[in-house]
Amino acid sequence: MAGIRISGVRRTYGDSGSKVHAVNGVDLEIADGEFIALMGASGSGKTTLLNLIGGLDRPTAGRLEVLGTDLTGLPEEQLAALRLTSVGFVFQELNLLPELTLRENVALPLEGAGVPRVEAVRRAEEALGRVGLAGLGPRFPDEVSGGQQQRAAIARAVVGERRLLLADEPTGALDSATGTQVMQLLRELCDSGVTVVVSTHNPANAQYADRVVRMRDGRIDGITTGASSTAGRSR
Ligand SMILES: Nc1ncnc2c1ncn2[C@@H]1O[C@H](COP(=O)(O)OP(=O)(O)OP(=O)(O)O)[C@@H](O)[C@H]1O
Repeated sequence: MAGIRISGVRRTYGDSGSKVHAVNGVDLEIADGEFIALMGASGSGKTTLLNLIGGLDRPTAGRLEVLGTDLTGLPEEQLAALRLTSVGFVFQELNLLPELTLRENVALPLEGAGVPRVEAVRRAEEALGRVGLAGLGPRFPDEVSGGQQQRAAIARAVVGERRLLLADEPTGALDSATGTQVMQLLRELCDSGVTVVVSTHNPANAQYADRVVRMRDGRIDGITTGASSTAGRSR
């Protein structure tokens, strides 16, 4: 069942003089198709945990299994291939490439994975449609709103067959109404089978999650069932 298994994972920065235990012994299983909200004060380890799950960083200790692959000791090229084909990232900053159109931005990971350009652009258009941006593919990022840019970034994160979406404060740069729309979109993608892990400071965002994982000082401080769990809402 577990799409993600995190066992005794630690990530320590610095040397013996000044060690920071950013993630300090985390155990968590996340099922395929689940929506997890990671909450906690600034510095509690949310970003570090997301980066570890996505293979952008490696644990100092512990074991991490993502989509059936044990990341522990996985060679860098295989980790890069997993990131390219299976994991999508969305960040707070709207980090589309400004010199590319929305559809070129969304097509990038596919082209990186060797999909021919015409096919990559076709699938990018499809992904843009999926996030409510049909017809905006030829526009450049500065020709659309911040919320639309974030939607395009989400399209880029899920384009192709990627089933895991990791989002670090995806609504942090958006006004609250636009942020709500982005959270609703993430919920819809989750309902269509994508596993979603979102870090957020905003308690209102917790309502979209199946489970809310609260972090404190690099550890899990508590897990609660979110308002969107099957127990809490009708699908
Ligand atoms: N590259 C690094 N080198 C040293 N310390 C780091 C590094 N990255 C993170 N840390 C430290 O690890 C701890 C956890 O940071 P992390 O960014 O994961 O927290 P966070 O919960 O995501 O915070 P925020 O909500 O502010 O983004 C913090 O004390 C931070 O200063």
